[in-house]
Amino acid sequence: MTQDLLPITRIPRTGLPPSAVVVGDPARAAAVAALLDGAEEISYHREYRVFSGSWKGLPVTVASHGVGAPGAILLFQELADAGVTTFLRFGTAGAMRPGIGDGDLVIAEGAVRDDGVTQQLLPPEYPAVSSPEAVFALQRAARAADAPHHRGLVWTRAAFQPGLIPLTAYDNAGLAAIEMELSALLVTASLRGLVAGGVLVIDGANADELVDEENTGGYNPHRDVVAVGVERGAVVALEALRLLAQERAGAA
Ligand SMILES: O=P(O)(O)O[C@H]1O[C@H](CO)[C@@H](O)[C@H]1O
Ligand SMILES: O=c1cc[nH]c(=O)[nH]1
Repeated sequence: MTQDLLPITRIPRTGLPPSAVVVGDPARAAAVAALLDGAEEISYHREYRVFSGSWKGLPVTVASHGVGAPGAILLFQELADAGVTTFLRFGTAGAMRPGIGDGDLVIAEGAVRDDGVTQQLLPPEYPAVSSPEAVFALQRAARAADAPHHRGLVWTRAAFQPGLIPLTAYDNAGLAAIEMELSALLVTASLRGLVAGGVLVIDGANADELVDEENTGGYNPHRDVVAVGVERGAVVALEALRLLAQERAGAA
């Protein structure tokens, strides 16, 4: 029998574990999947690479969404169509506040919706908020892993290049980090009644004005300090999914 595949990502409509880690880079999806028991590649079409396996007994989906929210939201929507109910985005981001250093984790409490796609779905005043239980699970997991971490608001922004960021737009607003897809995930989750959150590894600062010389260099994801942060962050994201599943089972 031909498998029922979803139209854009070509993931199967049934059979995926409901707890998912989503990442930008297909290679990072493979690296996270390598931490799972019995990892299996389910599909790989365009930038959307999907694995399943288990983390300490919890069945988990790991999937890549590529760079940029308009493409990423297609994966979030199709994973939801396939029955995924809990999403944690595990990405990289630039630091926006002094004291947040390279390799540190930022746990998102919510995001500014400058993503370039959700404005076409909803008025801009609609908030992009993380599920509180996801924030707490990520925080518990980061503490347990002894991973340097911060909580705060994230600026999801479609234009990545330094020269294209209106840096004064959020002066004194206390934003913690900047990346490109999180608000699209949070809005999707709110619209569809899903649990979602995000944990981001700092890989520098993507504008000279944002560089805190003591803590971050300029944007450069290809450094050991970032690789170490990514290794820690992967465990934090998977462990947070397990805590969330435990909580769900306790509440049932
Ligand atoms: O490391 P990922 O998850 O891809 O996240 C960040 O890195 C990419 C930009 O280089 C964007 O996707 C941004 O959100
Ligand atoms: O959007 C992004 C992603 C990673 N690092 C940055 O500085 N900005």
